[in-house]
Amino acid sequence: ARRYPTREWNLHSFDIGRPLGKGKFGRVYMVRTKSEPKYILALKTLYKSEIVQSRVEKQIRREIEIQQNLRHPNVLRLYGYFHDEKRIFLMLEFAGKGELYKQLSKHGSFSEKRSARYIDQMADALSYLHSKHVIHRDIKPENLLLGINGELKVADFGWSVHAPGNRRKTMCGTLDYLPPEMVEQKEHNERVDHWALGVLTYEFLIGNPPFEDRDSVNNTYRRIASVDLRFPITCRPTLEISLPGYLLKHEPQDRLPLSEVMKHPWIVKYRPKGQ
Ligand SMILES: Cn1ncc2ncnc(NCCc3cnc(NC(=O)Nc4cccc(C(F)(F)F)c4)s3)c21
Repeated sequence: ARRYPTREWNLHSFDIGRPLGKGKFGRVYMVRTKSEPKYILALKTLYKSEIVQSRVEKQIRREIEIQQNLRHPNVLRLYGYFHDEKRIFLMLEFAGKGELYKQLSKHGSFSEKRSARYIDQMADALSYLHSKHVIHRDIKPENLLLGINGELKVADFGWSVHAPGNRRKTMCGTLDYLPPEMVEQKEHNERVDHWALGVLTYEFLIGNPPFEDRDSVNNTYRRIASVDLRFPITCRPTLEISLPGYLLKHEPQDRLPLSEVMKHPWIVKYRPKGQ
């Protein structure tokens, strides 16, 4: 496609709005371009001093290089970046309806329809990422954003931690999403994202991740390694509950392929007409 001349961006190109979140290496602000057409963006600022100290330059370069080449409606866009003497700025797509985990905490769990639509979009985004040889590795509600029309946007807040507040109790919330092969420190492939999709489906429908044990980290490990999957008696063994069972398989190659997830009767049932 014709490449438009990339304009030289700098901090003066923007009016700075409210902070959207705080990372370990800086903040993310809602900003608007000063010149027409007025774009709203999320500007992620990273301090070079902090990056150098923590030797994460490679990780930042990787983030920029990977995300800049990704173009998918359910993957958060990185439009570009620039820097001044002290900071690096990433120009991220602004997700108009904010962080999905805040909705999940507010509602407790999601309806079948809402869960199925999110999982459909997640499977689509993941199969796109895998086609670009990108394994996400950190799928969890905290890494998901919502566009202005409620569409799901996969992001990777990576090392950045959320502004203190209604963050999940255990700082190692990520433990809940680890697959057996990572708990057992074996090598892993893109199938780790299939497992996480199963955990996400369960958490959307039930309100907590399947192997969670609030008291003991070791017990969560044990439950993951033994795939100790239980469904509350309250939920009917219907269609929607069957999907996690096909994704939460100990052996990576036994997990349902993403193309099959998108054909699963429960997903198809709730897909908006004409899609
Ligand atoms: C809170 N909040 N509310 C609205 C809103 N709109 C935008 N941003 C927000 N907060 C900033 C969130 C991020 C911080 N750092 C990121 N960085 C990243 O997403 N990097 C990335 C690298 C490689 C691959 C991938 C991907 F996509 F494939 F997963 C992603 S995203 C917003």
